[in-house]
Amino acid sequence: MPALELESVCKRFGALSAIDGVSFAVEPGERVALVGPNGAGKTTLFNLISGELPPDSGTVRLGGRDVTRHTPEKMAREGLGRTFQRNSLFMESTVYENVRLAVQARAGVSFQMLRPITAYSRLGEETERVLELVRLSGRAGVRASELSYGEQRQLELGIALATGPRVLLLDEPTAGMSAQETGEMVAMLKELPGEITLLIVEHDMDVVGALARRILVLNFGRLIADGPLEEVRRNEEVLAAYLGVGEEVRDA
Ligand SMILES: Nc1ncnc2c1ncn2[C@@H]1O[C@H](COP(=O)(O)OP(=O)(O)OP(=O)(O)O)[C@@H](O)[C@H]1O
Repeated sequence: MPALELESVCKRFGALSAIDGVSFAVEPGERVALVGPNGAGKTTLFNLISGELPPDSGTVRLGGRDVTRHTPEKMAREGLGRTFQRNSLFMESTVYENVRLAVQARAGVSFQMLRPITAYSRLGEETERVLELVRLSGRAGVRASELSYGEQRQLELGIALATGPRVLLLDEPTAGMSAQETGEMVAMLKELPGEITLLIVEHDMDVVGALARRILVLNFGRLIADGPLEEVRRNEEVLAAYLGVGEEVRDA
């Protein structure tokens, strides 16, 4: 059963068809990149999957369950996590506190059955586990505002992971990063637990190639290609969509 499945999903903004009959399925543990020229509809599609926006028509399924029009909170409880391009950190809190708060938000539901003292140590353990995943254990006591830009993005990933997602949507995880920071983020994403399904919006084709074997290409709200990077790069429609917008796909 697919971890995530979209069937004929549509979203209009007035006269504009921002997402126009998009269908695809992602298997558990698969890592898929979502690419497309500016304005193609990538962010809108993420918003439709995560419950930020309701689709006009079509179905979204998570692990086989129909989750169409669920709120973002409900989607998170169903195992959908996401990162945003905008900053979502508590800047005056430490790295540890930021992750712990996110762990606690989930714990409110899933740790309810435990004795308080057990729940307390579980929270600590889970926070440490997430900090290790995003390689910030050594920075736990540092305020978020004092982190480098790359580290702030790592912390945002940690906050998304703290909700225990089975499917994680990553919105341009390396945007604005230096080459070194990008390398570190890619290495970190590659080492995430294999059972987490990743859907990644990314412009950098080196990053796409490093993280995903399968690429979905959106253009004017339609899925115009779905396949391995080598195959998608040769697709005429994909090349045409990218002409004048850059040579990313062709040069990758
Ligand atoms: N809330 C909204 N109201 C009206 N139009 C919108 C809204 N959100 C997005 N759009 C339009 O929908 C289209 C798709 O936008 P979207 O942001 O999803 O594209 P994108 O592929 O994420 O682009 P980028 O790579 O620039 O982030 C664009 O034409 C955009 O102007």
